[in-house]
Amino acid sequence: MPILLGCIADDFTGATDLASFLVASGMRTVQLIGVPTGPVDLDGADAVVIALKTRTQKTDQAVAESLLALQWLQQYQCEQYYFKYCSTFDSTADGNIGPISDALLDALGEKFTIACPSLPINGRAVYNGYLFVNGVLLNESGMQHHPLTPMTDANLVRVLDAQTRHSVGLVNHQVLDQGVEATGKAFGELAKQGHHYAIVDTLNYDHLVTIGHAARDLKLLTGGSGLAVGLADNFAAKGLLTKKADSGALSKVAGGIVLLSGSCSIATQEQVAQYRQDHPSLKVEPLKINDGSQTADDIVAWYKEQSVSRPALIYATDTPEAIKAVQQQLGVDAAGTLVEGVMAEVVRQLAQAGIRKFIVAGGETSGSVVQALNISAIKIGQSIAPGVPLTESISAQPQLLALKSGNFGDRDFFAKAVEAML
Ligand SMILES: Nc1ncnc2c1ncn2[C@@H]1O[C@H](COP(=O)(O)OP(=O)(O)OP(=O)(O)O)[C@@H](O)[C@H]1O
Ligand SMILES: O=C(O)[C@@H](O)C(=O)CO
Repeated sequence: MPILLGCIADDFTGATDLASFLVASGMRTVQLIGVPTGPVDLDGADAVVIALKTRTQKTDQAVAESLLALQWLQQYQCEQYYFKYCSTFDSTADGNIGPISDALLDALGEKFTIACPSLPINGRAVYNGYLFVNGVLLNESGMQHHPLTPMTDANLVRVLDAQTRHSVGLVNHQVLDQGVEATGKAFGELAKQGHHYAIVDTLNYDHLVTIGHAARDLKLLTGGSGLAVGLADNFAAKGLLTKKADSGALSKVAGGIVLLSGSCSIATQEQVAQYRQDHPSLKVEPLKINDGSQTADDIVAWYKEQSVSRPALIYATDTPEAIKAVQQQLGVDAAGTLVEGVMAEVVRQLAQAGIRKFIVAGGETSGSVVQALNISAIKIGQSIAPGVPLTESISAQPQLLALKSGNFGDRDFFAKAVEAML
């Protein structure tokens, strides 16, 4: 059975973000955790999103895993393929957006694609190639302090150009305002000039729809989740898709809820501060974890003492200064791995104790948690905030999950996520 859209996401919250937009656009969507190694029931899906954890991996490994995901998707002869990365273009010093995109283009025998991270509903817009987050240049938005992927340049033509073997052009907002035909023509002209990539300006929702429609004949698309909004129309216009109004309700799951935050993004810092005001919370201290004076067992024991009626928060979230101090002592990668490792161990133990509802902030953190839970596929439910759906593991004993990208959601996100799980 062919799949219309085969997607590869470079982190787990990014994957649910994309899946949520696809479902909202009328496509039945299944999200897979990693590349399946056995048979999978795709249940008549129009779109499949494979969630990888390649954003911060070593580049060679990230490219190899992305190609493996592509090969797996190709058995379903997808009409289009989609590489989903962060709306803030999060990359390490080595990439990985450029190298993965280059490899996917080569594997598909294609010479041109677009790069469109914008997500206006969450404040991400691209103007003359510069990425703004809530009206502020990317490199002044707080993303310059990201623990793993600090973004110090807002000019995406320059950023992508430094990561790819190929050249990068720009389609600006004036072209977008002229509509689908002019935008498609601009893609064709850049391709003719030998550019393999076009950064595409996007100031609003209508621009996203225009880009999606103009990209109907590109085999590979790359971008954030916003790029998804116009694609269902293309498949419907070709007679390949009947749009679905609703993805169906998720299971009711009884029992306690745990909230875990490993995100240090500005939005998460505010959400943690707000939730802590009237809920029990415990801070994970990387240096104490490192010297053994705080352990996963201690954290689990503390959680078990809390009242189920006020779901407890376990957080490593900290200020840029505190993170820098930890990273100086432990090393950047080691600090991240240490925190993710303890979160994963806590989740493993809580799952064994019968907890089946998890609210997690942070893409890398969500990756560790979902892997610890051995989840292989998830179903997408109602949206808690734009790009953050309630989800359910597809398993004999379903678990409810809310995986929040670092900078998504309002200040009261955690309370809303708890509410959605009751
Ligand atoms: N106090 C801390 N000190 C050092 N590293 C930390 C600390 N707290 C969290 N980290 C690490 O910082 C990283 C945060 O990345 P994560 O992807 O989870 O959040 P995010 O980047 O805000 O979310 P997203 O990728 O969805 O935008 C993780 O590797 C986490 O383990
Ligand atoms: O695009 C985004 O901002 C998110 O889906 C994400 O990838 C954050 O990790």
